[in-house]
Amino acid sequence: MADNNSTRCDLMMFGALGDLAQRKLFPALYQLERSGLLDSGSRILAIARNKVDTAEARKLLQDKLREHVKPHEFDDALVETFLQRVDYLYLDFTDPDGYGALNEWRGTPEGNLIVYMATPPAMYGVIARNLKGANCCTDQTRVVVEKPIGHDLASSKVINDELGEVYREDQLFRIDHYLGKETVQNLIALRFANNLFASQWDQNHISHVEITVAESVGIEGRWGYFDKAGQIRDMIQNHLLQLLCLIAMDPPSDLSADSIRDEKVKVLKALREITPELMDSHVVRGQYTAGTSDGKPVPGYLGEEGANKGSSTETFVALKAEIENWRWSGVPFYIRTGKRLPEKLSQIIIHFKPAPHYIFDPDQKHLANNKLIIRLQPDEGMSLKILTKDQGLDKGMRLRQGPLELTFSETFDADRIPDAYERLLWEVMKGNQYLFVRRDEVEHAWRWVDQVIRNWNDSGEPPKRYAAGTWGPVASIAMITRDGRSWYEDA
Ligand SMILES: NC(=O)C1=CN([C@@H]2O[C@H](COP(=O)(O)OP(=O)(O)OC[C@H]3O[C@@H](n4cnc5c(N)ncnc54)[C@H](OP(=O)(O)O)[C@@H]3O)[C@@H](O)[C@H]2O)C=CC1
Ligand SMILES: O=C1O[C@H](COP(=O)(O)O)[C@@H](O)[C@H](O)[C@H]1O
Repeated sequence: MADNNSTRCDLMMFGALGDLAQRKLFPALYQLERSGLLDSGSRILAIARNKVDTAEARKLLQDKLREHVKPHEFDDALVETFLQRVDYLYLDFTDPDGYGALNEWRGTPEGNLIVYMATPPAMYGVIARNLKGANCCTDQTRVVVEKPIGHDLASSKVINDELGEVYREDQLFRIDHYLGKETVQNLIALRFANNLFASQWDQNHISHVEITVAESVGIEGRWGYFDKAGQIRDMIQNHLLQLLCLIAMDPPSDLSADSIRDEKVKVLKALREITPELMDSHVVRGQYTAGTSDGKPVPGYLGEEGANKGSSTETFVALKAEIENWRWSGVPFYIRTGKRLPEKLSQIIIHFKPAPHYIFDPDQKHLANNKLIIRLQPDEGMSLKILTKDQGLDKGMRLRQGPLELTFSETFDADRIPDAYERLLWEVMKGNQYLFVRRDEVEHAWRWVDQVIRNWNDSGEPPKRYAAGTWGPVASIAMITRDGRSWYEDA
């Protein structure tokens, strides 16, 4: 009999031998084992269509764990214990007759049932229907689905409807792995546990916000997926808009999933539409050409393995988003994300307005804005740039900008920051939905992103080129410079 408060579970992993499962999900489950968080009765059924038996599947998983877990965290005995929890089932997900085997594996249910669909989104509805047909789920079953939910608003509605025919919303755990990152969750603590910031968090005190999610990697052999998606669907529709929501939302009344999601949805609904007339001033779209990465030459996007030479898919997007409400009126959110940028770096910069009356050296006026730099990855932490008097008898009242620095690994002596998937799997086991995305969030995000894509398609304009290893097209710098600002560079 399932006890909703217990974390004991039977986890059915569909797509268990695919890239995501091997690279992220099994390593995360192993880390939960290492942390002692996996209930001793929890079991895992790895489901895929590779013709292997359980012993062979365990061997494959062991090899992949060795590849993806840091050597000092890989403990042979513990891996062995972990793999004893895993059974393997060969199944073509489209074959309804195969699903009876899932009930046989479960036997008399003892823990909560978690179904993880690490599969192409087209499979979500198929699996849900087949599980229902085989009476394999109850109304307590928790179902985890990966992003992207669809390709646009219309297709996401189809997927959500298909899932909704079988499961209630409170059974669905839609993953956006950025919400599982410790530093992203920390945005909630930063904003709502520190009155210092809470009282300064609006258009009276903030001039603009920057969000950068830069990757140094290219598309990593994922042409088939990426070329149909592009950076706007792959990153902006989900991760970047979630970050924007967490920065911009009003205080939720409590930490419950729906209180937080309600506030995020209000932000998404308040995003100003980017009409065709606004495209030139508000959106830059780029595609990398050959260049360097980590000092080595790398091909351009059109030179990647499997490339269609005529592709106009974007690998970089910079946007100026505006939120039409009282809190944020007149405060642009400049967001940018791209592949093959100079480094892997995710950070949010809150630029505060200068003091209302400036009395110092006019030549130093450009320094007089406090900035809060929130480093999401790597080197997780934050830094508040404040102004002080320069030291020394000869300096008069010259100003100097310096950081109040909080580097999590040093201050809190954290020996390791858990991967996002560890946190997310653990929350599913506990039945907490607050780090998962509700249907209306997904759909409002698509609605906003779809209009930009429509405008691109209507204009027929190709993406602007940028060399791999640079910060994107020059036009993305011009976009922010026109407003008298610049992308933050730590000096
Ligand atoms: N990989 C990543 O880094 C990320 C992935 N995602 C999402 O996660 C999901 C999984 O992605 P990923 O792991 O990369 O994809 P893969 O194609 O590597 O894995 C999907 C798995 O599902 C199996 N599968 C597909 N159709 C069937 C079927 N009819 N019957 C049985 N097995 C089937 C595939 O088997 P076969 O190999 O035989 O086709 C494969 O093992 C996708 O929704 C993706 O968008 C999200 C974020 C990042
Ligand atoms: O979802 C995705 O995210 C990764 C970036 O994630 P991160 O945790 O490494 O920042 C991105 O590379 C991938 O294209 C996208 O599908």
